Amino acid sequence: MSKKIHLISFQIHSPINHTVLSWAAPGDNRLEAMADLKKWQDLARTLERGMFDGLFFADTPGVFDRYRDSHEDAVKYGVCWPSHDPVVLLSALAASTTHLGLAATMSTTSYKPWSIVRQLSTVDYLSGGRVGWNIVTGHLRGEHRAIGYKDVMEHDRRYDAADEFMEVCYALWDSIGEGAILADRENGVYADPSKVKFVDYHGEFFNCETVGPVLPSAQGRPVLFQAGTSGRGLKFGIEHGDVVFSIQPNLPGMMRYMGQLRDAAAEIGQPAPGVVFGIQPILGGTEEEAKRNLDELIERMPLDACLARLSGTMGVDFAGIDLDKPMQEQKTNASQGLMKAFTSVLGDRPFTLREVAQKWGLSVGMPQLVGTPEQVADQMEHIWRETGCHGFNMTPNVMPTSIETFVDEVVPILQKRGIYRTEYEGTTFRENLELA
Ligand SMILES: Cc1cc2nc3c(=O)[nH]c(=O)nc-3n(C[C@H](O)[C@H](O)[C@H](O)COP(=O)(O)O)c2cc1C
Repeated sequence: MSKKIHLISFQIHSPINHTVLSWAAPGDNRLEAMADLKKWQDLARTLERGMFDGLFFADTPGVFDRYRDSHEDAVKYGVCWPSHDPVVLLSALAASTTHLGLAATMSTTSYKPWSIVRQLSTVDYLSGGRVGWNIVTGHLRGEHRAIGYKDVMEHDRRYDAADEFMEVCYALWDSIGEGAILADRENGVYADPSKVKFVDYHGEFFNCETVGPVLPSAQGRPVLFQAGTSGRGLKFGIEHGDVVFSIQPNLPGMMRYMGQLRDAAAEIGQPAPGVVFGIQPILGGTEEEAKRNLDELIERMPLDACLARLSGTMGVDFAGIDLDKPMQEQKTNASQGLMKAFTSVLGDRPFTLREVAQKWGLSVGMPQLVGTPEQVADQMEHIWRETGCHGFNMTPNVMPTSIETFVDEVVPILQKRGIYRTEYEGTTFRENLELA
C-alpha cells in the first residue's frame, strides 16, 4: 500500500472524457478547450494546485464503429469523436507546470517502438522527467481500420507483439550509457561512441537497427502504465507496468482484482505493481444535491450513444440484444478483462445490458462516489485502505468545474486526514508516484 493516496486526472482529448454528452452540460468548457490551449494549461495548473500526481490522457484513435456496425452514433453524439491527438498537448502542458506528471496513451498497433520512444522521451527529457506512457495494444476496430487493417488482431497475439515492442523500447532507452555524453567543447567531441550501444533487433513483429534517439531524462525513461485485465493482460501489465490501471464496478470487484494481480505476480515471480482504480466523484453541497447532479448526467445520455461506447470497448455489436436481461459474456478480441468484470459482478445481482450501457455512458464503468466532499473523501479513504491500492484515476464529469470543486473541497479534507500530500515530494513523475 502506498504511504499516501495518489491521484491522476483521467482525460481524453475529445468533446467528452467518459461521460456521454458532457459537452452539452451547462457550463462545460470542453468544446472551447479543444480550440484553446490556454484552457488545457489552466486545467493543468488547477491539478497542480490540487497536488495531483498527474494528468493522464486516454486515447480512442479511430472511431467507435461496432454499434449497428457503423460510426454514425459516435459521430452524431460526439462520443470521443473527434479524437484529437493527446501527445501534442504534453509539451504545452509541461511548459505551464513544474511538478505535474503528464501521461499519454499510445498504442503498439498504431506506432513503431522507435517513434514512441522518440516522441515521449523528448518531452520527458525537456520536462525534467515528468512523462508517462499508458501502453495499450489497441483493442478498437476503428483504430485498426483507420490504419489499414480489416479488423482487430487476435487478442493474445496483440500482447505477444506488444512484448516484442517493449523489448525494442527498452533497448532504445538503454542505448545511451552512463558517461556517453562528453559535450567536450575544447576537443569538439560530443559523445563517446563506445558507450552508445547499437540496437540490432530482429523479431517476428518488429525490426530496429539504430542507436537510442533521445537522451535519458531525469527519471531515466517515462513511467509505464498498463491497463490489461484479462489473464494475458495482467501478465503483460506485471511485466511492463510501473503502475497498472483498473476499472472495477464496485469494492468486491476491486478486491477480486487485487487478488488476481497478486496471484499472477507470484506466478511470474515479480512484485505486483501499484494499482490505480478508476472512479468518478459526483459532488454536491448536500447528499441530495449530489444525487440530483448524478441524475442530471444520466438524463442527458442517449441510450444509443452509451451503446456505441460500450460496443466499441467490448468489440461486440449490442444492437438488437435484450436490454433488460443480464449482460452475457461474449467472445471478443477487444477488452476481455472489462467484459469479464461487468458480466461476473460480485456482491450485487448481475447487471442488465441497459445498466452496463448506462455505466459505460457515465464513466466507462468507473464507480460513482456520490455525496458531499466529506462523504466522497470517506469513500476514497475506505477503498484505499480496504484494497491497498496506490490511488485513483479520476474521471470528471462537467469540465472544469467538477475538478475545481474536487481540488477546493475534497483535497483539503484528505490532507487534513494525513492521507494526501501537502507538497510534492520530488521533481520527477516517478518520485512523486513513490516509484523511485
Ligand atoms: C483505466 C483504463 C484505461 C484504458 N485506456 C485505454 C485507452 O486510452 N486506449 C485504449 O485503446 N485502451 C484503453 N484501455 C484498454 C486496455 O488497455 C486494454 O487494451 C483492454 O482492456 C484489453 O485488454 P484486456 O482484454 O487484457 O483487458 C484502458 C483500460 C482501462 C482499464
